[in-house]
Amino acid sequence: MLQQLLAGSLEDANARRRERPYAAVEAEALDRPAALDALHALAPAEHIKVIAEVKRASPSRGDLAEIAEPQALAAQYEAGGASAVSVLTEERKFKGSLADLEAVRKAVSIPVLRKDFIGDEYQVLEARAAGADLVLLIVAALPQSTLERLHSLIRELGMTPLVETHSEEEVARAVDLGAQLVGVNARDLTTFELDRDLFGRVADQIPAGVIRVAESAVLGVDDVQHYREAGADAVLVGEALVTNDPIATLASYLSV
Ligand SMILES: O=P(O)(O)OC[C@@H](O)[C@@H](O)c1c[nH]c2ccccc12
Repeated sequence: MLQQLLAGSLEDANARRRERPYAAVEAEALDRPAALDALHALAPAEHIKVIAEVKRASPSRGDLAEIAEPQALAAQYEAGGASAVSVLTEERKFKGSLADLEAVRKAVSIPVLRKDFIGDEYQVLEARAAGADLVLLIVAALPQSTLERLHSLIRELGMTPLVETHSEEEVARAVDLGAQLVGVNARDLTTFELDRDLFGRVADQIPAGVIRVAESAVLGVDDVQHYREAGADAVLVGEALVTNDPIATLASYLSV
């Protein structure tokens, strides 16, 4: 499934590339005001931080919410105290788009993450051209050499890579990249199974000074507490925010 999702995102990016060639998107990316400092925004603090996700649907959970105006939801996230906004831009299964990211970028002044299946340079340039400050890199999806290339490019463009892992071995690969922001996804993207305890099992392997993000499987404040006790600096939450009142839900999480 993961390779299929990656292939779909790459195919869609190639179609866009025929309309807007590499050089044009590169020029737009370089023309943007500097990316926001996501490492600063997500730095460890007394309370846990939240990366709040704009998420309409997913292959494992189906349709979650309509979200006609992603910019309005993102503004609520910011007002509710989120430290960053994640925007799904995958079109086929998650019903997102780069247009969503651009709309969100205009509406908030906290860092914005491009959440997609990223596998080539063109997608990274697109992210910056649309105003992203952070770009997701999924270790399980790519060979190490590709991860290295994309990780460097994201940084050269002034953005921050969020390096997503799902095992001890993948955490080791993230550390080898020199990742400063590491996510541990409780959801296995090949089987879609959730393992809320995975974060706690691998967190110790993430070196001190690296920001640790627990991704997925937050359905309530107890899950946030669970991740905090296991050492998470931040949680990445989608479903629970798009299916409940975002401001009240965020308020309960941010007290952890
Ligand atoms: O909706 P949830 O369970 O709160 O999960 C959010 C986020 O972690 C999830 O959307 C996600 C994590 N990694 C991904 C990679 C691709 C697509 C989606 C994801």
